[in-house]
Amino acid sequence: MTELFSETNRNGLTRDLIEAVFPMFEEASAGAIAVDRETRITWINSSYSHLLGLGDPKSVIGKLVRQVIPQTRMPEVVETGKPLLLDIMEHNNQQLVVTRLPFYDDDGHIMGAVAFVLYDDLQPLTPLVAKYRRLHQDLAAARKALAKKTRGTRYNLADFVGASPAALEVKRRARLAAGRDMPVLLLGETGTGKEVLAQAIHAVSTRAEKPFVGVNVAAIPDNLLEAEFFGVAPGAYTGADRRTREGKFQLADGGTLFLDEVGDMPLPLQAKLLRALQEGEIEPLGSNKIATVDVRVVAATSRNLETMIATGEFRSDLYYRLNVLEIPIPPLRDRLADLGVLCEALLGEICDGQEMRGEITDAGVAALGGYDWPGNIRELRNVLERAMTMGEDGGLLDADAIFKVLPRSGTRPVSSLVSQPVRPLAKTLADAESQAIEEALVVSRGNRTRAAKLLGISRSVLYEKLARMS
Ligand SMILES: Nc1ncnc2c1ncn2[C@@H]1O[C@H](COP(=O)(O)OP(=O)(O)OP(=O)(O)O)[C@@H](O)[C@H]1O
Repeated sequence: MTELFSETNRNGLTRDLIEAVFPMFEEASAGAIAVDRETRITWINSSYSHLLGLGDPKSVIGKLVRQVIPQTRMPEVVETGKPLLLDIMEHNNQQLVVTRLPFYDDDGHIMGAVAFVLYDDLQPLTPLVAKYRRLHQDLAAARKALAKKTRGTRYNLADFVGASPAALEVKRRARLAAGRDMPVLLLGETGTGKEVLAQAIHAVSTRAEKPFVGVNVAAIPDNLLEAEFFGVAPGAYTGADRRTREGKFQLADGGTLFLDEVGDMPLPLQAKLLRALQEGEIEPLGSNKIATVDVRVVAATSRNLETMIATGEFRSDLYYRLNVLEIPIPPLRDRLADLGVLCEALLGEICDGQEMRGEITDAGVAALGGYDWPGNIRELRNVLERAMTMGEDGGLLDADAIFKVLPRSGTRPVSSLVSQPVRPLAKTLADAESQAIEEALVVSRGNRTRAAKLLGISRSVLYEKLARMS
């Protein structure tokens, strides 16, 4: 193996010291490596080559260190001449604590660098590493949010993942809504993506450059809703701010106002909202001046507004005003064919910025297909996140990993044909065909070519059948 210290740099106190200290370091550390001025490996001890999973240590001598350890910062040490006394380096999904030092010749010229792995077992440093990981994740999330914020909204239509006929219909309507400046009503259970879609509609509309303002009606106490919506005039009531406080309508002026859970709006406020929508005028609390606003409203609810109208809880005139274009978003249980692509997208999001690989096997996807998904895609995301946290197999989720985290209630037999009463043969056959197609799409993760192959039919026949199913 190449000598670390040559004859020419063996003299002097510094050399002596280095030579005295080096063997101790090498022995105490979990590995050591040296590079020359060109950052080529000149020496590596056997414990480090073992830790890195290299076969013969000699095989890497002369190679650029980055080719062997992509994450290394030794080139930085050689370039700057500054030591990196403590650093955490990721290599093959393990975190190594490393110290890197430059070394010089007698004339003070940099000769290269040496690095020691201090621990290969980070047990004593677990809290530190956990904190490091958390900060790493937070940073990645913040960067992503910032990138999306510069677009005005966090989501666009591509973020509404799904290729099933039902999902494509939702996207078709959303595109239609985006192209026309009319109120839109999104209907769907919790977690089906109503907010994703509202933002997407805004992002592809002519108002995209203007603000998107969201307000969750259910989350605000009734007595604060009016101020939240229409703003407050200066000194409107004792203790009120002396400055004008803008409401969501003013903040959204020129853009889109997303009214989430509009079914939870108290009746008196429904009347004021109707006026704002009809006249484009609002009256801030404590003000006698009318302000004009130009907003496009996208409302959403998980409640049945027609039933609420019948019971007097929701104004029918407001309903018709909001419901110019209605987009029903199907629950996840009704579009199981999208499970595969959804898993791929959600696992990508979950693992983003982390040194994790998130993948799911076909059996894992099929296991998800046996559950009822009352919390829809939000719940799916949580389940995948839990499975990733608890999983051990390098981030590959199989059926077992899914069953471990899937809530017990709500699982249903994959075949829904079993317990049905006898029906006309044609109907039973059509249902069996639909189910086989859905299952093939689940297994092929929405890949229609693969699904057609699995079903033993041509792609065009599959498209034909899918069109008939929608
Ligand atoms: N079609 C989709 N594709 C990808 N992710 C989705 C989709 N639908 C929802 N999600 C994800 O699921 C979560 C919940 O979505 P969102 O908040 O839009 O649902 P919601 O219907 O508005 O729920 P709630 O009614 O409870 O407010 C988010 O993390 C979102 O990114």
